[in-house]
Amino acid sequence: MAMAELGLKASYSKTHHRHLSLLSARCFPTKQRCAFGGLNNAHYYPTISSSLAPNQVQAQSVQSQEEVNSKHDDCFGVFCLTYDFKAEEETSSGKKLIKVAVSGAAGMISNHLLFKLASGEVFGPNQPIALKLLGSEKSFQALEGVAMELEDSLFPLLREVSIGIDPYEVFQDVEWALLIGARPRGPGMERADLLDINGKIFAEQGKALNAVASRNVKVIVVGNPCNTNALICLKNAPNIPGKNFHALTRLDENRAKCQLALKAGVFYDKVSNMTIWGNHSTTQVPDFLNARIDGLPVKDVIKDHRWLEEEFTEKVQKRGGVLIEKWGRSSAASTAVSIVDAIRSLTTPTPQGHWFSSAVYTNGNPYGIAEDIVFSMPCRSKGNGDYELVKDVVIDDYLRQRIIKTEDELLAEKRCVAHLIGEGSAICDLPGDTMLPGEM
Ligand SMILES: NC(=O)C1=CN([C@@H]2O[C@H](COP(=O)(O)OP(=O)(O)OC[C@H]3O[C@@H](n4cnc5c(N)ncnc54)[C@H](OP(=O)(O)O)[C@@H]3O)[C@@H](O)[C@H]2O)C=CC1
Ligand SMILES: O=C([O-])CC(=O)C(=O)O
Repeated sequence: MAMAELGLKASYSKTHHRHLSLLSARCFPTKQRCAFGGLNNAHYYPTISSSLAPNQVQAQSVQSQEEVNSKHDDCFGVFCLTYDFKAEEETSSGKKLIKVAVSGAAGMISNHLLFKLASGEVFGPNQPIALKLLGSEKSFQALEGVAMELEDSLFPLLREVSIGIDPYEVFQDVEWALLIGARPRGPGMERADLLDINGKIFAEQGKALNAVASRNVKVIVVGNPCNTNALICLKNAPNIPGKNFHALTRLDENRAKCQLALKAGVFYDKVSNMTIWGNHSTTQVPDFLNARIDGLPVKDVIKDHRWLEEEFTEKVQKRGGVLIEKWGRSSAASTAVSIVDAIRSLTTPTPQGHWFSSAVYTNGNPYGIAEDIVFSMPCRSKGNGDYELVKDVVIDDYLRQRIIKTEDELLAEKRCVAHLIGEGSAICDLPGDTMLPGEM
């Protein structure tokens, strides 16, 4: 996309020293640094300024590498070159820069997701974006590499990349927080240990969001066990509406649609209204009762009901594990795609009669599911970032029985993290077969 199409306002400024010191305060303390992506290269500057009408051009800053290096000892390489845009003037569409935080930014899922976010595929082709990447001391160099690759991609919409290890800095004013970073379960590690280790990460990140993020930040928790991590996160962020927190079950929805399409011999865009109920674990319930193929109930199209009840359900529940066996690592690309789907489902109106799955906070749900947990359910959105639950779904005995099993599992996980959600001491009595989709 050409700069002129975006109506970028760019130019030199006498005030750039003041502006830079503001940046220093925000981006350079401890291990946080800033990169301005895509358009920040000095050699782009003449093109930018000459392509704009004089009244569009305002003074800002471009600096030589030497100039910046002499001012900031902790700045290095491409991150020292700055090309600053006034946030409120960034595109002719008048869209304000959207600030998106991504944790686990040096991990595999992020390696796919960040480039989709930066390209405009997620928030739209006229939406400038700032990416705020959260990593750890250990991954800091890798984060620098990620930021450099983002720069080298020259994405016109990517205006700012910052990297850091302190969530209180990285989450400042963010409107979306995509929480991917979490410790994987290692050999011999009990699920209770995983809940505790990862739970502590999400408790801290919840507190940080509560302190510094936009009051209407939308949070999508991906790091496993994602439902309970999301519960911990929201409980530690009392000033942010519980409704703003999601745990990702969109990958499970997509996997289920794919299996139904395969069995019915149709392309997968014919499969709709696919609810995943419950936990992102092997107790999840892919709901073929309410799903549709080409607008018809699935059971009218797929007559092999035994397959639906037994094979289909298990295939979806264990898809992650089968993939790990083949690939030697867990789904990364398709998870990134499903995060994009999840965001787009919240930012574009859901077509009439359709819905999507997301694990959300149960607080007055119409299905009789226990309150105060994060449970995957059917949702619709007007496209404003918010959602409502779908009321007209049927729950038969088969479905109810399975919903109760996944609900029991989530209630047990909740008891196991009581110490992290302000509910006293933890009592960990997890059902023996509790497993992530990636565990077999
Ligand atoms: N909900 C879903 O549908 C799915 C969820 N997942 C989950 O997503 C998460 C990320 O997967 P993926 O990107 O493939 O994993 P990676 O291992 O590639 O990256 C995860 C990142 O998590 C961070 N991390 C690891 N250990 C710790 C720790 N002890 N404390 C804090 N952060 C840690 C690391 O970042 P750093 O060192 O920078 O902190 C690492 O870069 C996993 O929990 C996985 O189980 C995966 C697929 C589907
Ligand atoms: O268990 C894992 O880490 C992978 C996972 O969630 C999935 O593939 O659905």
